[in-house]
Amino acid sequence: MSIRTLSINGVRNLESIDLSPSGTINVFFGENGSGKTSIIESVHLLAMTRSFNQARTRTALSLDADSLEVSGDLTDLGSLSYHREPNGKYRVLINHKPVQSISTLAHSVPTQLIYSGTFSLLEGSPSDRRKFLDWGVFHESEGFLEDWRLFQKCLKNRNSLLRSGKIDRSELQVWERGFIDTSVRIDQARKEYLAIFSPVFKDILSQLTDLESVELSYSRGWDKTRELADVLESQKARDCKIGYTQAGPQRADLRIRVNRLNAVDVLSRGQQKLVICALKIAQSALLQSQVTQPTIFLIDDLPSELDERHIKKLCRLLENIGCQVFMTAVESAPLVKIWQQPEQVRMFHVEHGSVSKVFNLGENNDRKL
Ligand SMILES: Nc1ncnc2c1ncn2[C@@H]1O[C@H](COP(=O)(O)OP(=O)(O)OP(=O)(O)O)[C@@H](O)[C@H]1O
Repeated sequence: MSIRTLSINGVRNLESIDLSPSGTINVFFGENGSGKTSIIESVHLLAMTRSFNQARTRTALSLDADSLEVSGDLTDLGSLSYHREPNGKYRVLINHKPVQSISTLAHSVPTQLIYSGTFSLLEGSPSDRRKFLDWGVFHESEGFLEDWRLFQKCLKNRNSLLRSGKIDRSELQVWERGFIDTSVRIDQARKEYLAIFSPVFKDILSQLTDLESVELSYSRGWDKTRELADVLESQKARDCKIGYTQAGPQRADLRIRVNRLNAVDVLSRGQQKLVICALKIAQSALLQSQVTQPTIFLIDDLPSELDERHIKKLCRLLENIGCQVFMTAVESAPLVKIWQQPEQVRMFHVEHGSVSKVFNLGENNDRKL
């Protein structure tokens, strides 16, 4: 999957933009505030129907525009467009027909984002790491989404009953049965995914850094020696008191440790970034090896936190996994003489909300840098 053409209208400070990206590496460079991030944010809106977070989604519409539209022509898919109104209503069309569900789109256009907020994988709450883990499971395991939806419904209904004060036992039993069944399947799918993911992660990490002792471990969200039904029963009185379910996959975590200490507490900022990149690249490499579906990578300010040697290693790795990559950088210099196939690297100079120069590296373009 890659984007052959991209049109952006009404996003932040960007003028109307039409691009033909490279199928491999695309570098957007320019001064602070020029609009580089807004370009990769536009790709995120197109592929995911939202920006990097809720607040950014709400503010993405340009102050000067009546609506926002990002569209493109994608290999293996056809035309895709995302249109958003100021009131937040949006529509997504694939080949001019409304898309039935966002999960269909997510399946068709797997997208990975690495930006300053991605450090939450190490420093954030377990829910950030569960989201990461579930991205992989969702793409690998067919029934996962259905189980996940049913699980959420059972959890929500169990929690409302617990809070209601008067528990209808037979109703509670129905939701608990569903909760337990789906929990066991979700847990199993996560465990299986992690078993195949961990060695891929180790391999990718070793190509990026000398850090050897980064360990991933999974905690499923309830006592590993007991059945979930027993745990629910023994915690029911307390669950009633606090009004929600304490045990289950909604409390799972993916622990990322170095010498048994939390990675975030011992690694330097640059090392943290490399671990995050290895996690995301490993997920995509695995997805590509299993379902031959290349991911679209969006990397904001790739060089930040990294020295020259590690920038080169990271870029070479991205080049080798064969995904389409959109990256931004303030300066072009660190991203020029590092590629194996420079002629496939397309450079876009972004100035005051528009793309002022486009050229491929390796074609006597040094004057343009
Ligand atoms: N809704 C909006 N309408 C118009 N302009 C906006 C809107 N939201 C943000 N901006 C402006 O658009 C620009 C967006 O910058 P963007 O984050 O894309 O820059 P950047 O090139 O990535 O910069 P940096 O290198 O500092 O990260 C900023 O100048 C910002 O003030």
